[in-house]
Amino acid sequence: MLHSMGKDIESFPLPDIDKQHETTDDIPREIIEETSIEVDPEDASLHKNLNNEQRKAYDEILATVDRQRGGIFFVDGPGGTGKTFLYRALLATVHGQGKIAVATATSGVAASIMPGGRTAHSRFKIPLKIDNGAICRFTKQSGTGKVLQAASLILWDEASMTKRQTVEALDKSMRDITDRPDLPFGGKTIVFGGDFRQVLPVVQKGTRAQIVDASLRRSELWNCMRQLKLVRNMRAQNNSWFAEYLLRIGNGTEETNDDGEILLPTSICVPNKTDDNGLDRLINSIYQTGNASLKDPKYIISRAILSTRNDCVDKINLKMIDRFQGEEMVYHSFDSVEDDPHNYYPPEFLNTLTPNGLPPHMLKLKINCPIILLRNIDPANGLCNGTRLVVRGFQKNTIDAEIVVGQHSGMRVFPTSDTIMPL
Ligand SMILES: Nc1ncnc2c1ncn2[C@@H]1O[C@H](COP(=O)(O)OP(=O)(O)OP(=O)(O)O)[C@@H](O)[C@H]1O
Repeated sequence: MLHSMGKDIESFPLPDIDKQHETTDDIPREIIEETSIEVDPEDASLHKNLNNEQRKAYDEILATVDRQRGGIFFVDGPGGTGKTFLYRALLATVHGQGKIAVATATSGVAASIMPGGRTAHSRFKIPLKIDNGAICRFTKQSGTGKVLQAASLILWDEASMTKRQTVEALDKSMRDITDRPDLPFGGKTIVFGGDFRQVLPVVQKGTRAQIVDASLRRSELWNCMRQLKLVRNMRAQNNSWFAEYLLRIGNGTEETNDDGEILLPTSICVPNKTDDNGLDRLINSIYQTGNASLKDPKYIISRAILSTRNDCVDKINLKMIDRFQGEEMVYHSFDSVEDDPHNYYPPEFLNTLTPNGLPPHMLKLKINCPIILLRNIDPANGLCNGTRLVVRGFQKNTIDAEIVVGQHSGMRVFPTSDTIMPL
């Protein structure tokens, strides 16, 4: 159980374990998990539908996997050009050959749509506080070390969103565990992917120069990466105007005002009139109000309202919950501060905070409403930070929920109320 959460009993202050009866030929749990990933029949046939650019990248990467001499690639393509489609085709082929293909992404949401996908931080045991010269927290003998040594392919999606030091840490650790200190990533075939037009690494209160410096493109490893470019937008095939508009924004060529702001065309905006119903109009334009639609998990997770602020997210969630039928269940958090003898931070104040990675103090839920997991509880069984679920029932401190995305879709799980958030 500890292993499934990326931890080890030896890291806890307990008496030494007597290992004399342990067999040495035990196959590490990580290798068993990776080799038991089932290939989805739909994924197995994706390679037949690749477009020309995807096909070129697919063939080149697979040839490197077959030669076993290693290669480092960066799949570079604007949103919608089919990067994930390509990864899924690659993973299905490599898994289908009985080889190990380790799938990771910087965010949990992107990881959860790849079979066996885990966040890169969790899979590579990357330290949370990272600096130049850092290394990953796995050893040659650990399960993680063994699975990475055995991997024929390693994938890291959204690498454009991570700090270069995290990729450099993986590079150093891979050179170490493979005993090939002169070869980048120890001579493994490793595929990074992403789009530098989308979200860049987060540097708290960082200047533009600091953010650029944290990006993978500023790493010495960047020059070792073979660029595979995807340009054809497969998502907006029927709306070439939107695809081109997005690209112009990403490339910084769309017209801006003096403050660098872009004026959105009215055709893609929901008008914000002077009344208070702007948010309702936005919700109405995205979600049909009929109960049948809200009961359908596929419908619910195929659309989303995004906001840059946690307090706005909480406001929108409260309005959305109202639209679901049935009884409401409310879970409350118990907030307190350690080492606060003078009670400078009373619970009433703590309850108003909306920190990242924690649900609101008052968590309102209804049956059928979508939720997202905020912790890596059991990544091997689909319970990752970013896993999307729908509520099926309530218990006192846990929520009966069904996974609705990825290879564990349909599985019933029981996360506690402090580990989830309405979606
Ligand atoms: N060769 C293809 N044939 C048919 N559909 C495709 C193909 N490639 C991609 N698609 C579809 O296009 C859409 C966008 O693809 P995908 O999500 O893989 O893009 P992406 O580059 O990963 O986007 P983002 O950067 O936004 O995550 C998906 O619905 C996918 O199924």
